[in-house]
Amino acid sequence: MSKAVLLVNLGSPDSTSVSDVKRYLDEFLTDERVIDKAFVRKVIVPLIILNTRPKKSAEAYASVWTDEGSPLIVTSEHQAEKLGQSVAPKVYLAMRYGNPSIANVISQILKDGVTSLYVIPLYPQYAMSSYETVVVKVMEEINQQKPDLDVSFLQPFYNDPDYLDILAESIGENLPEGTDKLVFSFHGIPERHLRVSDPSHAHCLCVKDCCTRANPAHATCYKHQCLMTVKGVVERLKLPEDKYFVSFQSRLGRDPWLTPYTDATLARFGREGVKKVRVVCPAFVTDCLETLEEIAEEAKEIFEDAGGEDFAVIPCLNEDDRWIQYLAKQVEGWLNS
Ligand SMILES: C=CC1=C(C)c2cc3[nH]c(cc4nc(cc5[nH]c(cc1n2)c(C)c5CCC(=O)O)C(CCC(=O)O)=C4C)c(C)c3C=C
Ligand SMILES: [Fe+2]
Ligand SMILES: [Fe+2]
Repeated sequence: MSKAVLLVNLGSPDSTSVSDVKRYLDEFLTDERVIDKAFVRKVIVPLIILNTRPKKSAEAYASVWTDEGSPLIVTSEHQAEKLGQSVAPKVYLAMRYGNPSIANVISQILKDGVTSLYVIPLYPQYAMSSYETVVVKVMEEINQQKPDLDVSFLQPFYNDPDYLDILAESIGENLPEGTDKLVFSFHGIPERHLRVSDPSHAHCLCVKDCCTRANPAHATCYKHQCLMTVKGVVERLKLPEDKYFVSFQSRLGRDPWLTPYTDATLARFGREGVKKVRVVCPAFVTDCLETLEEIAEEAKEIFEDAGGEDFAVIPCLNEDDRWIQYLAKQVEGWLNS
C-alpha cells in the first residue's frame, strides 16, 4: 500500500493582477460555506463585490507579494518540503482556492499510485469557511476520482497540549519585557456561522456564556476553539488577564461578525494610552495577506495614529522546526494507527 500526506491551505491568487485576484475571489466567495446566504452569493458577490473588491485586494496583495510569489503559498511550499524531509510518505500541497488546486493535486496523487492519504487542513480551529470546506472539497474530488481511496483527516488541533506548547513558546520568544498588551487576533466569521455550525441549533449564541459552558456543539464552534487556544497559551505564559485581549479581524460585508473587532480594539488601546502592543494571529499557521498587510501594515497604522508607540506582529509558526516536528508526529500517529 502506498501512503501519502496532503497539506491543504487556503490559497492565493496566481498573481497580483486585478483579473487573477477577481478569478480567485470568485471561487472563494461563491463557496457556500464562506458566503452561506444564497442571495448574497448569487447576486451581491457577482454584481457588487467582484466589481469593487478585486482592485483593492490586488493592491493589498502587491504590498506583500515577493519575487517567489504569494507569501502564503511560498511558506506553505516550504512547510511541505520540510515535512517531506521528516516523514517517510511523500508530502503534497494543495490550496482550497486557486492553485495548486485540490482537484489537480489529487489527480497527481492517484497517478503516483497512492492508496492511502492523510489530509492535514492547515487550520488549528474548526470553521465551516476553513476546515470544513477543505474536508468537503477533498471528499468531493475523491468521490469523483477514486471513491475507494483510503482517506483520513487531522482533526482541528486548537487544544492539543503539544501544539499549545509550541505556540506558547513561539509567542513567548517574541514578547518583549514591558509589553502592555498581547492581542490575539483571530480571523473573524459572521456570527451566524456559529449558529449554522451548531448541530443542536440550541447552544451557540442561544445560551448565556455559550463558549465557556461545556457542550458537544464545541466540536464545531470556531469561537469556543479560538478561546481555548488563548486559554492554553496564557496559562503556559502565565499572562495575567489585563495583559492580553482577544479580537477578530477581516470582517467582510454588513452582517455582524464576531466581536470585538481588531481594528477598533487597537484604536481604542491607542486612545487609552496603551503604548506597547504585540499581535499574534493563531487562526493561521502561515503568514499571509491577513497578517502581513492587514495587521503588520494597516493595524499598526491604526494603533499609531491613535497614540500607540510600539507595535509588532508575532510571526505565525511558518517553518519553525518545532511546528514541522509537530506535524511529523501527527503523520507518525496516522502511520501507526
Ligand atoms: C481561519 C481561517 C479563515 C477563515 C475562518 C476565513 C473566513 C472567511 N474569509 C472571508 C473572506 C476573505 N478572506 C480572505 C483572505 C484570507 N482568509 C484566510 C483564512 C480564513 N478565512 C486567509 C489565510 C487569507 C489570506 C489569503 C492569502 O492569499 O494570503 C480574503 C481575500 C483577501 C481580501 O480580499 O481581503 C477574503 C475576501 C470570509 C467571507 C470568511 C468567512 C465567512
Ligand atoms: Fe478569510
Ligand atoms: Fe460557542
